[in-house]
This record gives sequence, structure tokens and C-alpha cells, in this order.
Amino acid sequence: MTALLACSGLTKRFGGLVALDGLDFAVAQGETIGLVGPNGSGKTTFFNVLTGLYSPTSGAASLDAVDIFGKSPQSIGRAGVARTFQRCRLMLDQTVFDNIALGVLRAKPLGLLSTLFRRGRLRADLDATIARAHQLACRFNPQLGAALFRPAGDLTMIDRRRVEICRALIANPRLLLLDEPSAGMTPDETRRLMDDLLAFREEAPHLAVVLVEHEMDVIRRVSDRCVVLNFGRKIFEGLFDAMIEDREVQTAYLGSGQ
Ligand SMILES: Nc1ncnc2c1ncn2[C@@H]1O[C@H](COP(=O)(O)OP(=O)(O)OP(=O)(O)O)[C@@H](O)[C@H]1O
Repeated sequence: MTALLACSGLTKRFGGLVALDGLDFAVAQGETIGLVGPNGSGKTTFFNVLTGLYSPTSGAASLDAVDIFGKSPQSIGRAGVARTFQRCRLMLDQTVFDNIALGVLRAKPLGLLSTLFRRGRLRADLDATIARAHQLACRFNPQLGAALFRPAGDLTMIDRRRVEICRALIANPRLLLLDEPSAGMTPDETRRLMDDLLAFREEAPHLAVVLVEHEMDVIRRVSDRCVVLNFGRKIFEGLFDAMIEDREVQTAYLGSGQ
């Protein structure tokens, strides 16, 4: 299986704290990996390093053989990596469309010259972005598509999460990083959001997903494979059933009161 994302020896230090400790991590095209581990084990740091929010201390990372190690968030976005955040990061007073469209700008920022001199092209891009945002929103919830020009603050929690996922998907990423999508939602909302994700995966079979999640039912349902971190190190990699039987995982994760 050829890796889409390949990381080796990925390390991030904050002073004396090693948040990510020589992590080797690979994801194949079309694969969904459940990334779990106790609080503070380095999951979000891994996402932050991968997406250029934190500069890595050492190691290597590539997406489809394109070097993304230590690159800017924009160039990593252009290479095909998109993400959501653990805490809802919507601009609640802006429209659903504005929030989704940010995903395009992140991957393809507008330059001053094109804004000033290529107005026709800009208009065409805007129309295409509206059409794509509407299509994505409707795919998750037809009512969300109808609310495209309403403030995001009017939405329910599950629709806010859907908007964040649409924002990540609008730039057609090849790798989607989801950071605890169930946070702040009821079990029923989480189940419906995972239904959405699984339905989307059927339509986009090449999309690779890494899902950070504390809810084991979610991990069991959507993951092809699981990776467990503890103190920034990978302590397990394999199938869900083997993971929950693994003694080191039980001690580190399940045994820590999660
Ligand atoms: N910007 C930062 N500065 C200093 N330390 C940090 C920073 N970000 C994360 N850390 C530390 O790095 C370690 C890993 O944190 P991280 O947020 O990646 O864990 P996590 O597995 O995502 O935890 P959780 O499940 O609680 O979200 C923790 O000890 C945390 O305090």
C-alpha cells in the first residue's frame, strides 16, 4: 500500500517538553485512521505540525511525495491537506457561505493584483465557489444549503460542525484531518455527523481521513485502522479490536480514566 501521507521521526518540542516524539505515521489514499490517546498525548500537536501551525523540531513529512515538512499553512493547504479544529472556529456573525469560502482562500489566497485587475475572473471564481459551497452544504443537510446566506450563529451545533467540515472540503483536499468532531455534541448529533462523513466517503473514495476522537464508538465505526499516542509516541497501530485488547493501550489510555 503506497502512503499518501508519510511522516517519519516527526518531533515537536516546547522547551523541555517533547509533545511529539519521533512519530512515524503513514496514511494511504482512501484510508480512515482513528488517532487516539489520553489528554495531552500529542494528537492536536501532530495536526498543528502537519498543517504548518507549529514549526516541527525535526523529522520529515510528505504528501504524495511533495515535501510538506515545516512549510506554511497555505502551501500545505495547496498540497492537499485540510483540517477542522477541536473548538468551533466559525465567525458566527458572518454567513455560512463566508465561513465555507474561507477554505478556498486558505489554500489559494487572493493577491492584490488579481483582486484589482482580474475582476471578471474573480466574479467567475466567486460564482463557482458559491455553487460548490451550496452543493457541499446540501450534501450534509439540504436545510444548511438553504441557509447559505444566513449567519452561522443561527445554526445548531451539528450544522456548525458541518460548516467546518464543508470549509475543509471546499478546496478538494486529499487528506482531511478531523480534530474531535464530536466535541460539544450529543451522542445523537455525533451519530448523525458520522453518518454524513461515511456517506461523503462513499462519494469521495480517494479521500484519506485522520480522525482524532475520544468517543470509542465513533472510532470503531469509521476507522479502517487505529493509531494510539502516549506522551507523543506511537504505542499502537492496528485494527480497533486489537487496540482495545492491547495491554499498553489499556494502561495508557483506557486505564487513565478516559
Ligand atoms: N503551544 C504550546 N505550548 C506549550 N506546550 C504545548 C503547546 N501545545 C501543546 N502543548 C503541550 O503538548 C502536549 C501535547 O498536547 P496536545 O494538545 O497535542 O495533546 P492532545 O493529545 O491533543 O490532548 P487532548 O486530547 O486533551 O486534546 C501537552 O503536554 C500540551 O500541554
